[in-house]
Amino acid sequence: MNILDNIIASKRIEVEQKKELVPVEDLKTFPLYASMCNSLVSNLLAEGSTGIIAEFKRKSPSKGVINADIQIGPVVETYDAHGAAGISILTDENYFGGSNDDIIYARDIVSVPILRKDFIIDEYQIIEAKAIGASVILLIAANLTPQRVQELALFAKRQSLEVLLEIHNEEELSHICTEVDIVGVNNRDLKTFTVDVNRSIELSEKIPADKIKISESGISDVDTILRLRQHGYKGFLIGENFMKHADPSIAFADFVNALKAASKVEMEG
Ligand SMILES: O=P(O)(O)OC[C@@H](O)[C@@H](O)c1c[nH]c2ccccc12
Repeated sequence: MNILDNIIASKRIEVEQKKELVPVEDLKTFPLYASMCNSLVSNLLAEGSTGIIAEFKRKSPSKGVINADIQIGPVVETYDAHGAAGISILTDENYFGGSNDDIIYARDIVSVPILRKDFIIDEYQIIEAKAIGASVILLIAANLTPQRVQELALFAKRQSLEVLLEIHNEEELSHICTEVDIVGVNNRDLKTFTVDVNRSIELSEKIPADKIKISESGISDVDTILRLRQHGYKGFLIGENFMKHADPSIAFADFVNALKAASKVEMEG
């Protein structure tokens, strides 16, 4: 078994337990369930968008502890204030040190759309995503059949959530369906943890042109973003590069300033 299989196996148990603990009908009474979702798609397409989807995570299976005791508030506030197109928040507790409360807390203090980063295998988790204030959900092709991707994506769209489908190789292109708004190429292989940004470049032209493309993982410099933009990428999901700093807020603000300067030079040049 690889790590992804382990995560999914424990996720199945977790979801069944949660259904008992907080029945889906209860989730629908959460105040945020009825609130409006905001659109990551339009933020990514907006003129002059940084395209950065800044991630909040305390640890990960590939890196271990990144920033264990960090408070979410100041970090997401800076992400929001300094031009993130969206904020990705890990809600998986066992492997990433996150929780639903992180999104509930963040939703109250930021205005950009929040991506619920978790391993979604069940409709229950989609209702839950909406109930805690997320606007976008992630579906990972590596652990879902194409049919299941379509069912879950359709279900999410009916909840007015946006859908990000993550792929990592050519075979997974067959998971892309109408209901998916954004296709993300994960540069990290979730089974081996190898990272290669060229994955995004190799797959870029094979992704249907009507999908918004984002590149995920292992991005740590502005030049990579400029290069990915040339291949049609509108979004860049970046976590560790910010979270590894004692103060991710400073790292994020510096990065955005450097990106804006480089983008300007490029346009003028
Ligand atoms: O920290 P990084 O290398 O910048 O990567 C961020 C994000 O892409 C990564 O956390 C991620 C991409 N897909 C996932 C699926 C599940 C959990 C985590 C992820």
